[in-house]
Amino acid sequence: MPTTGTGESGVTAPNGHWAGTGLPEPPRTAGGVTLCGGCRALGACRLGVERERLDEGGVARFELSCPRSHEGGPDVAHGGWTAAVLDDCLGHLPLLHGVMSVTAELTVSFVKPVPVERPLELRVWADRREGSRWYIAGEMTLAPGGAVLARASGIWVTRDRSHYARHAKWLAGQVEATEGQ
Ligand SMILES: CCCCCCCCCCCCCC(=O)SCCNC(=O)CCNC(=O)[C@H](O)C(C)(C)COP(=O)(O)OP(=O)(O)OC[C@H]1O[C@@H](n2cnc3c(N)ncnc32)[C@H](O)[C@@H]1OP(=O)(O)O
Repeated sequence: MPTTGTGESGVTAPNGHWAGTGLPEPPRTAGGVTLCGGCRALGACRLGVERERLDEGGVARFELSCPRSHEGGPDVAHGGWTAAVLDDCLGHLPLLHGVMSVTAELTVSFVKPVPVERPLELRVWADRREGSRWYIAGEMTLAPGGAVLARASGIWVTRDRSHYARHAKWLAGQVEATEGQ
C-alpha cells in the first residue's frame, strides 16, 4: 500500500486508491487496523481492535479487548459491542483483499459473557464467494486458553464508490419528498 508516512499517532496516511474501487485507501494504525470514518479523528479503533493481519491461509486474525466504556453487566461487554466488533472485523476480510463491501446480513451467537479489558482474539475466514457475495464467518476467543466467547456469520456484498453516491441521491430524494408534506 502506498503511504505518505506515519504520524505521531502511528496512523499511516495513504495516498493511493484501492484497485478497482475508485475509493481512497482508508488509514491504518501501526497495528494494521483499518480505521472507519468515526475512528479516524481519534487515530485508534474505538471498539478496541489493536492488531489485524491476514495469515498465509487467508484467515484474518485480530487482537482486541473490550474497552470499559462498552461494559454492559458487571465486568462484561455489552452485547452491542460484541455484535459491532464482529460486524467490523468480518467486514475487514474483503478489505484485506482490497475489496470494498457492506454487510447485507449478520448472525451473532453469544456463547459466553465477554470480559472487559482482557486480551481477546478473533479469527475470520470466508466460507465461500458467489458473484458479488462473500459468505464470511468468525470466532472470538479468550486469548489465554482459547475458550470460544462468540461466533458470527454473514453475507457481505461488494461495492464501489457509486454505492455512497447512490445512497446520497436516494436520501436527497427522501428529504425532498417529505419537505412538501
Ligand atoms: C469515501 C470512502 C471511503 C471508504 C472507506 C472505507 C473504510 C472503512 C471500512 C468501513 C466499512 C463499513 C462497512 C459498513 O459499515 S456496512 C454498514 C451496514 N450495511 C449497510 O449499510 C448496507 C445497507 N444495504 C445496502 O446497501 C443494500 O441492501 C445492499 C448493498 C446490501 C444490497 O443492495 P442491492 O440489493 O441493491 O445490491 P445488488 O442488487 O447490487 O445485489 C448484489 C448481490 O447481493 C445480493 N444480496 C443483496 N442483499 C442481500 C441479502 N440481504 N442477503 C443475501 N444476498 C443479498 C443480491 O441478490 C445480489 O446477488 P447476485 O445477483 O450478485 O448474486
